[in-house]
Amino acid sequence: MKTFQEFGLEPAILRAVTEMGFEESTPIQEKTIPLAMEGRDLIGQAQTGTGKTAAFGIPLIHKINTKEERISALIMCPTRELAIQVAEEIEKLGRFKGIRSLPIYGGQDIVKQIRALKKKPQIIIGTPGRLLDHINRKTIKLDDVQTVILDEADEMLDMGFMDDIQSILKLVPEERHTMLFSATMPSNIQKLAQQFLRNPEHVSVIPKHVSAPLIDQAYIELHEKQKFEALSRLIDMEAPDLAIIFGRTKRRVDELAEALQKRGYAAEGLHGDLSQNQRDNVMRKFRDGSIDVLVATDVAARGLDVSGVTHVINFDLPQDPESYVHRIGRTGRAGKEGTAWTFVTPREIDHLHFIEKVTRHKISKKPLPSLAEAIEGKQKMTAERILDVLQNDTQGEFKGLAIQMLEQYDSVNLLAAAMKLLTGDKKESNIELTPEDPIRARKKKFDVRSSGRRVGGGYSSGSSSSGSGDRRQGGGYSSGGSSSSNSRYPRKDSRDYGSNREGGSSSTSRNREYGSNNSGNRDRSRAPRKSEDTLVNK
Ligand SMILES: Nc1ncnc2c1ncn2[C@@H]1O[C@H](COP(=O)(O)OP(=O)(O)OP(=O)(O)O)[C@@H](O)[C@H]1O
Ligand SMILES: [Mg+2]
Repeated sequence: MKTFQEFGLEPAILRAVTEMGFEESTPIQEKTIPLAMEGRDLIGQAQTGTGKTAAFGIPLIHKINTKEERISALIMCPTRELAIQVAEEIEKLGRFKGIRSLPIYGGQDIVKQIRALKKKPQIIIGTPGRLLDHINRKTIKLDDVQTVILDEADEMLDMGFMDDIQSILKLVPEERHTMLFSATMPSNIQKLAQQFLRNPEHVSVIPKHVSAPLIDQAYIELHEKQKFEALSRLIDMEAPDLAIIFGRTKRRVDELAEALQKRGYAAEGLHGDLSQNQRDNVMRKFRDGSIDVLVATDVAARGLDVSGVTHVINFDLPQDPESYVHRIGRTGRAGKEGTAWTFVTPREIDHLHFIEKVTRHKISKKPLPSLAEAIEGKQKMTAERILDVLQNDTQGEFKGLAIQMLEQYDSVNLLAAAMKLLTGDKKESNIELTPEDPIRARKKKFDVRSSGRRVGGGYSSGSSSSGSGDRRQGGGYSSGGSSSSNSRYPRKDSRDYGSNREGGSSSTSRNREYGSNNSGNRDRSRAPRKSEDTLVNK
């Protein structure tokens, strides 16, 4: 891999990269940074957690003129949390160069944002709805924007942001540099690319030999009613550092977070019906470790990068393969290992096989964790905690009493008693969750192999490709070049991107984040996914 020095970057950026602890570039960075520095439009696809943010962030910051007092770059993200996170990474990368950047997202006080905009940021990182709001209020002007980046472009399309993105891009000068990034690139991304990119380079970086995949994937077949017990046993058995548990609906997330708290776990929920303040709080607590279990809807599936997430648990099977890939990709990031568990009810097994087929990855079946395994896991945790204290030599003040007690009691019994106390009794509260319907299996059988050409995609072993401006498919889980393959899989009808009316007063700011029905239940109001047979490359 190339070191960052080899790209010919400014010293200020090299310093930032070093301070961030990056030693060498990741494959997607190695391929895209030089192209982006040349100003080539590109579609960048690489696995989750492989540094796509810096892949566009570094060349972007290299290019920005710090004397500029108008907005010269725009980064669009599908969710608020992601906008905040990308803005933080941009801020870190640009701080020695003196770049001014600003996140703009719904749910935040617009007056505050207007005030911050007066400081003349050069880079805006935002969600489409709130961006449009500012544009309509004329508090954001795009006349000088030279670079546009769409992070998680496929997701933004899927969420129905196409019209908003179109309206925004119409206001950006045509002579611009546009880049599009995601871990998955369904074929409908072609339409967006054709419309908005100029002769783009497709860069798809998929490892040739996944000898030791970073994410260990397993599933457990069980009935809906068994899920909660299985979850708490799994957490006890695996003792995650940090875990993200995905539930299908907001109601599910609320109930699950509450149930876990009742059982004594430090868990909190994240979904789009929470206020922005609550969302920010939950994320902060999870990032600083004051909670170790985050229960979330798909609002947390894309892009979020929290170091120390060792486990992802799909309490409910995700609706489609892309969602599966992004959800489990919250672990196993930046070269670290992770584990992903998925609960599947008997009626959903076909859907799981479908996910396996599209992702070309066999998910191994594991038995329900037994009570004995759960207890053993908890005991091991306790032992580790004791050894931690021992290693750090912080038990000194207890030594006197320990000697006294050892004179009177058996050492094994004493330690066992201390361990029992530390482990705590399981709070046996009766938990009843409202059952969720199983994910409906697809009407049509779908086979990636028979549905046409598939280039550089997904987790296939094999092709790593960098196109040269041709219009070939960007890989991923695209349904390939066959026009007979419509409706790949069931539409995501119950997803949640957070509350909405991104901006408030603007008429163009519609209810786009699919979560503001306040019922706490699923929201089926999404526009149908477009038939893809018209979108594949010809
Ligand atoms: N060259 C590098 N060396 C070490 N760490 C890196 C490097 N580049 C990025 N990282 C770190 O890797 C982590 C994952 O990066 P990032 O969030 O950009 O991944 P991503 O490819 O966008 O993933 P996703 O598809 O989930 O959005 C971040 O913590 C980032 O700071
Ligand atoms: Mg990302």
